[in-house]
Amino acid sequence: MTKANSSGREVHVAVAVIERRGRILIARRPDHAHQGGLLEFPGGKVEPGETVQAALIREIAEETGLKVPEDSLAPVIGIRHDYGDKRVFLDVWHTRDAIGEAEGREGQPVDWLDPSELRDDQFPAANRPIIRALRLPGVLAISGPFDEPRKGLEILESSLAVLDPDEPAMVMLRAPDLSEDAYLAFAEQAVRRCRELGHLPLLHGPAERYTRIPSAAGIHLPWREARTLESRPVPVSAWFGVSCHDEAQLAHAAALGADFATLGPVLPTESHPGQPALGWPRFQSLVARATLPVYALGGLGPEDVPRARELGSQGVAGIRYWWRESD
Ligand SMILES: Nc1nc2c([nH]c(=O)n2[C@@H]2O[C@H](COP(=O)(O)OP(=O)(O)OP(=O)(O)O)[C@@H](O)[C@H]2O)c(=O)[nH]1
Repeated sequence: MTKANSSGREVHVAVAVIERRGRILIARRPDHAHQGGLLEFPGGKVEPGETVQAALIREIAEETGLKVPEDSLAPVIGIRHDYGDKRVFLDVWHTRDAIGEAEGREGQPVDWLDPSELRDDQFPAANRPIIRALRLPGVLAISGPFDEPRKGLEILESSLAVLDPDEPAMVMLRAPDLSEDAYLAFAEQAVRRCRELGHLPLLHGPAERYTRIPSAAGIHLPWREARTLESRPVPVSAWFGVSCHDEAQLAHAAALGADFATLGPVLPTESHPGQPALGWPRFQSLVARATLPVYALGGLGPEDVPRARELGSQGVAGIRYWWRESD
């Protein structure tokens, strides 16, 4: 017998992130609707026998008058959520190629907003990972090996020059070979340097490190740190990521309220020799079941972002493509 559920059958909802010149189309749900009065991304229920793409094209036309070419739709994330009175599966897709002028065809106000203007408490609770996914960059740059703070800062300087100065990047300051004091000395300076260049520095290691350097943009926990936690260890104003390697770890990260996870290694890597690689098909099936944005990790660089995105992930995280000493 299947487990009884108070709120009945899960409703499959097609949700559209429609982007134009960096802004996202947002509507306001009618007061009388489920989660009424809150903001939403255009979308609605997938009808029986309908594909999710067909539902998106139909709902977007009905609600906004925009026409969406089917081949412009790319998956963003799938989110299962139980509101108590209703269980939903939000199947979220993205397009940059909607045609026409948007209008609220059902009388609802619509507006184009910058991702930085989207606030969790203005949307239904299930939307939180979508908002995270829109704000997170496609590439997560991770520091490679070094054995003392001065050397790390020197390599950081030449490596930051590899990053696009016009695109704020998330920079993970990972240095497992340093003592605690040496890590804090390195990270304090590295955070300042990343901030000066407009990038987002993430600490790596136990969550307490964030309380030592709160000027960082957040913290990324290795799995061995995350596994013993029962709740989110840093405020929601900080980015919080977790390193995951399988489905159970992704579920734990989501339950902790992590903003994103890394998942890998997708391909064999030099930094983790001997660790079995997941391969793209397994990666894709794990991402399909994850309810938080996931970066592909292991042997990848920015050239792999389109492929990773096509498979439903946030993008790629990597060391080798950017971490290098000056010649
Ligand atoms: N369209 C849309 N629905 C969302 C979002 N977030 C979210 O939790 N939902 C939930 O997903 C479900 C979608 O329902 P809907 O009301 O838009 O769908 P619909 O137009 O086909 O249905 P209706 O016939 O009940 O009006 C609702 O329970 C709604 O609360 C979102 O961003 N966009």
